[in-house]
Amino acid sequence: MSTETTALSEQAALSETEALSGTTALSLPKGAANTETIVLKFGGSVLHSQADFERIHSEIHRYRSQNINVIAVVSAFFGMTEQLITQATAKQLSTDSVEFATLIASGEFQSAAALVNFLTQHDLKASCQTPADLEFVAHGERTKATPTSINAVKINSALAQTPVIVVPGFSAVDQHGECVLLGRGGSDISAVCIAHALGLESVRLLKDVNGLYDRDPNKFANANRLAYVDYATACRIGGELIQTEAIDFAATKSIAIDVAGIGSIKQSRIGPKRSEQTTKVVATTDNVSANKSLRSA
Ligand SMILES: Nc1ncnc2c1ncn2[C@@H]1O[C@H](COP(=O)(O)OP(=O)(O)O)[C@@H](O)[C@H]1O
Ligand SMILES: N[C@@H](CC(=O)OP(=O)(O)O)C(=O)O
Repeated sequence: MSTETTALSEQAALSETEALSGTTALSLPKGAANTETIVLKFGGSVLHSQADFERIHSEIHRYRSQNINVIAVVSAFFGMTEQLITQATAKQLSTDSVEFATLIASGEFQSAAALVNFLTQHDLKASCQTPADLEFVAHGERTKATPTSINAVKINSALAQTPVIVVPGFSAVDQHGECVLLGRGGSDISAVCIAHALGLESVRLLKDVNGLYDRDPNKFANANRLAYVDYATACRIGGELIQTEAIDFAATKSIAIDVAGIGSIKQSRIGPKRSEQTTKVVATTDNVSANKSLRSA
């Protein structure tokens, strides 16, 4: 592991300089125009087939047209993880084996490769960066590992080559470089970890609903969308929408989670309101060395 690795348990403070920008139907979400890089996560709920790539392309293009680099974290196509679990069970793979994790994680690798192919064919320069490429390391249970570090320099070098990078979510590597899963819904935490490594104040999760509601809007017609929600409330009412480990991780790093539909101007923000955000996390050489000493202590 190189010295540029950001331990995910460290953070440093930086003055907030970002100003609010107006939002209209065709403009970017608030604040995005002031950002050099944005992390977007496309979940299985917006990945039903190749046809969905058109909308994803448009979403990414909105940012690229303003010269904003895009990191697109992708989940597997809808239902694919279930199919892979059925296959792994039929093969009698042990759930704590590397083979099991590798097979289940392959759904995200497939969608990432297919998306890069689509973007490249439609005039967006993009590359696929795997968790191993980014030295995204996690430890613990094979299917429910906890992220420990990620290499921000690798992410930035990849962005310097192609302004759009597509990262298969849901998996990381262990200390031996072998596949581990981050728990069901784990692409959410992949995205939050990348945003943290880059010192971003927020991450944007694109789903099939335009935000977090007080109850599931697909079950309750009178559900109300919540514009701003604190982390604890989000964990309580949004566990089916966002992985709770991802919310907890974002809370410890003060990273806001925006939940929105593709192309939608409606959204929910989990965490501090923009005006309340006075600090943000950054990956610096200083906190990298601090991490090293923390880990060896
Ligand atoms: N409180 C809630 N607010 C919004 N959506 C919710 C809520 N509770 C459950 N959901 C459900 O979460 C679904 C999206 O979550 P999920 O399928 O995990 O997204 P993705 O796979 O894209 O990450 C929605 O279709 C909605 O039915
Ligand atoms: N595909 C994995 C990881 C994930 O995050 O999926 P989604 O974004 O569709 O919840 C799962 O089903 O658990």
